[in-house]
Amino acid sequence: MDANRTAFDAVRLRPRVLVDVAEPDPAVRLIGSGLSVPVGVAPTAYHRMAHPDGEVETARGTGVAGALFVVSTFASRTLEDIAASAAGPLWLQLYWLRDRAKLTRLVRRAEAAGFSALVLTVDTPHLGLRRRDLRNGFALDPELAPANLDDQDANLQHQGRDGESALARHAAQAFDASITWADLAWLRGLTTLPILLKGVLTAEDALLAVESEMNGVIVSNHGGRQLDGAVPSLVALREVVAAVGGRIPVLVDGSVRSGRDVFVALALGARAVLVGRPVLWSLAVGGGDGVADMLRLLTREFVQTMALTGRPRVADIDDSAIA
Ligand SMILES: Cc1cc2nc3c(=O)[nH]c(=O)nc-3n(C[C@H](O)[C@H](O)[C@H](O)COP(=O)(O)O)c2cc1C
Ligand SMILES: O=C(O)C(=O)c1ccccc1
Repeated sequence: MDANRTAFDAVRLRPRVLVDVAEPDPAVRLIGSGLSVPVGVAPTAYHRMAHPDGEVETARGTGVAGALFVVSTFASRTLEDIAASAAGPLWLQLYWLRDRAKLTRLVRRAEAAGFSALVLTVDTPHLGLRRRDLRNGFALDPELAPANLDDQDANLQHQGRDGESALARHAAQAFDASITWADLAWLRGLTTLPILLKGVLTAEDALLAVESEMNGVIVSNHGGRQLDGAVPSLVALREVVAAVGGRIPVLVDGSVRSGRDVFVALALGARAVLVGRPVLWSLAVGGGDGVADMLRLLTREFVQTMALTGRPRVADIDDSAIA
C-alpha cells in the first residue's frame, strides 16, 4: 500500500506553457459510456459499514459527479436498488464463485438491471493474509450481509473469535481457487457484456487477457491487501500498457488520491483510474453528497493539472508530460 503511494509521489511533471488552456475538457468515453472525468469508484465490499443506505448512496453521489461505479460482488444492497439510484454507468465486479449457477444468476441480474460491463477480480483466489483482521477477529455486524449472494451459509457474523477473519473464511468457502485462463472461455460465452480483468500486474498476463478476448484490464495490487510486497500498480502500469499496445483499455487503481494522480496515471497510459478507500471515507462522512464532493474535488484538481501542464484535452496527456 505504501509503495503504491510512493510511486505516485515519485513522478514529476513537465509543464508546457503558452498553450490555450482557457477551457480544459476532462470528459472521456470508456467502454461505451460517457464520463465527466476518467474516474471510477473501485469495487469495495459492504458499503453499509460506512453508511446505513450503503451502495444506493454511493450510486447517487457517483452519478451526480458523472463518474463510473464498479459494484462489488459483496455489495450490501441489491443490484436492482443500486441501479434505481444510479445516474451514471454501473459495472459489476465478480469473484469466481465455486457455484457457477450462482455466478450465472449474478450476471443475468446485472444484465437485466442495465449494468454495462463485468470486472472479474483475478488477484484473490484466496484472501490475502490480513493480520489485523485476524487479530481483531473481523466479523460483520448482524444487520449486514452480502445482498446479492443469497448465502444462508455465509456465517459472516460469527462472533469475533481471535485469530480468525470471517471474510477470509467466507472467501475460502465461496471462491473457486482452481480457475485458470482456460476457464475464461466459459465466462466469455455466458454473456455479451464487456469483461475486464482486475488485478493484472505483468505484461505476460496482460497479453493472455488480450488473447482471452477480454475487453480491458485493471492494473491493481488490490490496494496492497493481497500479496504483500507486490509491485506497485503505477510501476506495473508501464509494462502492461506496452504489452497491450492499445488493443484494449488499461485502467489502474491503488492510492489515487488527487486529480494530479489521475493525470499521472493517464500520462503513463491508463484510460481511467479507480478510487477505493476515499469513497468509503467520504461516504461515511457525507453519504452520497460526500462521495459527489470527493469526486468533484478530484475533477477540479485534474482540470487544474491539465491547465498548468498545458494539456487541455485528455488526448494531449501522454508520457511527454512526465520527466
Ligand atoms: C475495504 C475494501 C474492500 C474491498 N473489496 C473489494 C471487493 O469486494 N472486490 C474487489 O475486486 N476489490 C476490493 N477491494 C480493492 C479495491 O477495489 C481497490 O483495488 C483498492 O482499494 C485500491 O484502491 P485504493 O488505494 O484507492 O483503496 C477492496 C478494498 C478495500 C479497501
Ligand atoms: O476485502 C477485500 O479486499 C475484498 O476484496 C473482499 C473479499 C471478500 C469479501 C469481502 C471483501
